[in-house]
Amino acid sequence: MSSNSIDNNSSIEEGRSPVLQVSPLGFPWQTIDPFLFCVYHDDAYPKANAQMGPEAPLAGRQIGQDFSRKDGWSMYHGDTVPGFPSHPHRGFETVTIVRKGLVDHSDSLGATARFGGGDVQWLTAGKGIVHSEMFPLLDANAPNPLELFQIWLNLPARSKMAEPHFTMFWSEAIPHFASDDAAGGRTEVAVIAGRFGGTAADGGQAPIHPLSPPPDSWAAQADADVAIWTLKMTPGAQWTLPAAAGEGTRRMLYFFKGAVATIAGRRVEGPAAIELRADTAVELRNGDEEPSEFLLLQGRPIAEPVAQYGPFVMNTQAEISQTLADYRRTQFGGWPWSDPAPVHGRDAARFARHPGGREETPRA
Ligand SMILES: O=C(Oc1cc(O)cc(O)c1C(=O)O)c1ccc(O)c(O)c1
Repeated sequence: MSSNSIDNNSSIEEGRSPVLQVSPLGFPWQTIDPFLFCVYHDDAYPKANAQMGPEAPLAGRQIGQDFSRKDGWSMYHGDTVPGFPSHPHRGFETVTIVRKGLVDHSDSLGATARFGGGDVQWLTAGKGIVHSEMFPLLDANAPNPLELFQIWLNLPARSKMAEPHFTMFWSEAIPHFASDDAAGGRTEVAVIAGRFGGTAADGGQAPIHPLSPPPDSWAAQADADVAIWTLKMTPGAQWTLPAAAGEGTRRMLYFFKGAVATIAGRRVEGPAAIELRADTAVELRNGDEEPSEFLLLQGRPIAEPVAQYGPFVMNTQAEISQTLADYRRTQFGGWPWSDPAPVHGRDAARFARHPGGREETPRA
């Protein structure tokens, strides 16, 4: 069968399939309101050098702007350590899910953090923040793989000028659940945001209570129906994605690892972005050959005009002009660090130092 074609042997009724659209994954990935942006970094960094960068020549890359994936990795805007040195944001939130490797964060609020291994940073830029996100390589004797999602979640007009807010969700505290099917297949779900379980529609699943999103987030409003889940399915596993709660909710399922899956009876080859009807439960069946992984982004659209200029997302062009003037004048509080691309040493321990100095480490 050709790539991502409809399986004519399936029992789905013409026009009634919950699969609304299947498209190839671009870079960045296409998103639906309330999400603005989603990028997946999957970098096979080599051994580390003494500066916590790649032990490899950087010739042939456009340093400062290297998205080449040459040899399976990019430097992005970093010149020694890969990553994104200091840059501003206004008007939305970043949600950074780090699956492999480490991110060293520093920001204009005075916060710093090192996170990875399933940790999530949820940062409300609100009225303005400057931050850096560097990817230090610590292992001088072995490859240093990095895998992360950076998701931009829009803020409604009333919250665009909210106070910035820094939140860490350590992987140990993120609710995970597993579902085993009758044939021994297993589906594991990490619930970064969005309730699940506790209703008749959830197939007997006990309620899962997610961690609280930042106070001004669209996700903090229960009727916004925001869900951010990652799913891992063993070969041949079957699982029913429950219907969303809200009317008007939209959802995109990103099939980012694995060869093939059947989604509501439709054969889909990965990688693909699959827009699903949110008011219907959807049967997922992984192919028999390989494990597969998915990211689900779901929410009720904010449904307001979007005016974007790079890292600034407002509702009107006049607000963008005001943002550029504000940033020129105030630098959103200024950069309190001596280096635009700070890294936090060779000790691999994860930590967060909040604005004001409160220290936090993951609880086992
Ligand atoms: O990779 C892109 O953006 C980013 C990814 C991150 O992990 C952190 C960031 O701060 C950014 C960013 O601010 O740009 C990216 C990729 C492709 C593209 O067209 C972009 O505009 C950004």
